[in-house]
Amino acid sequence: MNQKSENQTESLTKDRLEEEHRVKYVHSVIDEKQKTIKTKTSGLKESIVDLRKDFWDDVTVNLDEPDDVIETQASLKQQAEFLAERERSHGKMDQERKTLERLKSSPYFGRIDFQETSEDEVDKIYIGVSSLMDKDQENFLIYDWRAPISSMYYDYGPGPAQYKTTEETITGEISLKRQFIIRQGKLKGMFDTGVTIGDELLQQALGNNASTTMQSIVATIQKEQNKIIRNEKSNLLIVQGVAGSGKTSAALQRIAYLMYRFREELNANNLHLFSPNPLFSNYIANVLPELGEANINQSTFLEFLRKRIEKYMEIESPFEQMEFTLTEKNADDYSIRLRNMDYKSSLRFKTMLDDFISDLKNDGIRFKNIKFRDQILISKEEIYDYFYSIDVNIDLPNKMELVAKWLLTEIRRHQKKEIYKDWVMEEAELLEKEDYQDAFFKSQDMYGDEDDPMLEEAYLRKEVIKRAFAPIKKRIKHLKFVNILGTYRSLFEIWTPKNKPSDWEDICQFTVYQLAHRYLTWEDATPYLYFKGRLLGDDADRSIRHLFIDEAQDYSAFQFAFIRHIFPYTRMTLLGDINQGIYAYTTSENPLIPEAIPVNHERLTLTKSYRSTKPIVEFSRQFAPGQATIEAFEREGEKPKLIKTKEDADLTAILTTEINKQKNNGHETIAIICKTLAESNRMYHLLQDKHTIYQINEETYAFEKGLLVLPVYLAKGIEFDAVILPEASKQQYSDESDRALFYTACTRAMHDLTMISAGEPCMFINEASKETYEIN
Ligand SMILES: Nc1ncnc2c1ncn2[C@@H]1O[C@H](COP(=O)(O)OP(=O)(O)OP(=O)(O)O)[C@@H](O)[C@H]1O
Repeated sequence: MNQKSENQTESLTKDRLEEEHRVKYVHSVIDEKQKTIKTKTSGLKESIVDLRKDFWDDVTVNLDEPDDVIETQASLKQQAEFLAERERSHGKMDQERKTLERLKSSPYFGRIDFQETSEDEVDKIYIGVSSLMDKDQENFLIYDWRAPISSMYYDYGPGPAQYKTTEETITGEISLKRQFIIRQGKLKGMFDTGVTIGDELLQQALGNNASTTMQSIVATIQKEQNKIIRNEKSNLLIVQGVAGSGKTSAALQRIAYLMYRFREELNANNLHLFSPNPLFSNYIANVLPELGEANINQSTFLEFLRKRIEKYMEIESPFEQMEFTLTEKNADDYSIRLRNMDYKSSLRFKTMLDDFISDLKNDGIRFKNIKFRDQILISKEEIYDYFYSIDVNIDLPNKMELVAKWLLTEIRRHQKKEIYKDWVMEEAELLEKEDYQDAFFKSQDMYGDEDDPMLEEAYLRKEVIKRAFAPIKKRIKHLKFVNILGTYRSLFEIWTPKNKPSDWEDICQFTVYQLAHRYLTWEDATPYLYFKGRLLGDDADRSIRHLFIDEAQDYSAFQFAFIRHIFPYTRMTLLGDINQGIYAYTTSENPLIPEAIPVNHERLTLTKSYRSTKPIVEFSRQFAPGQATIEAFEREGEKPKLIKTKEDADLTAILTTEINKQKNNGHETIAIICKTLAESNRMYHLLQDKHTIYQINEETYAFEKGLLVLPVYLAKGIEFDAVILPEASKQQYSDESDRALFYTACTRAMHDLTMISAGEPCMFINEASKETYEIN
């Protein structure tokens, strides 16, 4: 060893010892803080329990005189506030306790040495999932990764650097950037790195087995991901990122960042995430708690629609729609259905719907009779006449409210007429004993002490009428007298549009048939809800301050316009990949396509794929549908494998050999990804007797490690150690329209991809250079 390398080794060892020493020191501070908190919380807890128990002992209750009542109220208020304050402190300490617990095992992951331009001293900034002060609460031992100063860790390497605080930009120089692996309070490794966060840590993170729940990436956030996470100024941020580039990860760290940055104004209830399927919701559920934040509300768009559309309507799921497109090519209504999908997903249909709604101001809304005991009390014609007698300039929802008001007055008139009818006393006899007693007391309250049966009867009659009419009043208040379905249907039955597509008559016939069966196809569900909202008033959720839409390429232009309409004041982050647009309606109007969105927005792109090994990325990018650049992260692995078999080969045996091979390679999550549910069912039946295999369908909420079988559209957003495509043949993936599906399926694999083709492989494999995969 020469003198120079000897010196280097010596300084590395010295550094390492210093860092080990510091880890120990921080650990001891955490220990001490934990002890203090334990003592404080147990005392506090006891005092809360005592306070609750003795709550009334310390309150002076005296209700004799008005002054005493006021005094009692004040005393009660004071005592309640005292208790609430204690409970708040307890909550805060509990939060601190949890933070310390999280820090204890891995207190920080990074360090930068930064010297501000105007200062002489170099600050050593250690970065972790939460901040930690020293014993005297004077200096930061650890900075939260979301603190302004920490941003330099993600954005710069050694050299000039700067960061923004709320008031100013601080400039200076980074002289060192270091990463740590600390586990169970012990320093396991450290690396000094350049601009990008070192490959060593990323290699480690990505080389592990796939997890059944997503992990946080705070220790290895990349510069371009950091731009998404810390973006504060855009009202509409659109992220186009290739498969596996960390869109979902960036979205989740962004949520954690916003909750930290705007902690005074934002809480978990102000944020909402639309996720692609129930399995995905569960897959990501760990990330925010791991970062010390509460989980935000999540739903699929289907769940969102189902909550708002009448229960008697059946709504097709996007997966059922997909299954139809993929498997029913021979159905009589197949081509009409595709045209229906195409048109109803477009903004042209929204314009048509707006024209229709505009015409409804003068004529055409359908109403329902208001019936009582099989008699029509107020006919739909009367409601219609009243509605159209109101000033045409008042907008539709306000007019509906006026009609409701009028109807309630009419109902009160009918109540007065009904009250003397014989059926009322017949019903009264069926009342419960308590109702009678109630009637007795209430009639005395109302009419004095006399024990008068006439008064009692009057009371009972009133009660019966009140109860009998209650459901009708409730329906009126909820505007149920409007025949939404009928009016929507009339658009396709009798209305004549100004501009219509060439196949309008077929679309109308198809739609009327579905609506007559109270069935909303997926492409009709959003237009229907939009229509309902325009007629009755939208059920807009103004409490949502920030909306995240993952897999945004799967939203139609109409659906996206609707989301903008229902969340008019909400900031949005859309994340998606046009290459994975697997729905037939992913058109040129898709919100992810730059020309499609006329409104102000900011667009960021991610081009590097982190999920899959380099060979898998290099293979799959050759047949990716779009033109986007796809770069591979340098992680080695086996080339994808194509197993070519005869058409009558024993698929069960071939699959079994492959599955066993993958297991022997140490892969824990092996997914057999199929094009359709039908194929997935077939594979399940082939394998269920030979393997422990889990079949995933659209209602699956969670999955375990092991062997899984699922259609590709349910694998969206998720990843597996090894992926096997059991039918990668020309017969199965036969059309250009299957390209995105095939690409999505291949890009779910982290370490290993195997394709089995009985006969000729599909054209996408043939497009790839033979160098990039192996043929068996
Ligand atoms: N900076 C990073 N550090 C460590 N791991 C990362 C990083 N970025 C992404 N990953 C990992 O890469 C994988 C893919 O990330 P993610 O699912 O967020 O990508 P995506 O763009 O949403 O993918 P897709 O569109 O294909 O569903 C995950 O395992 C994630 O943890």
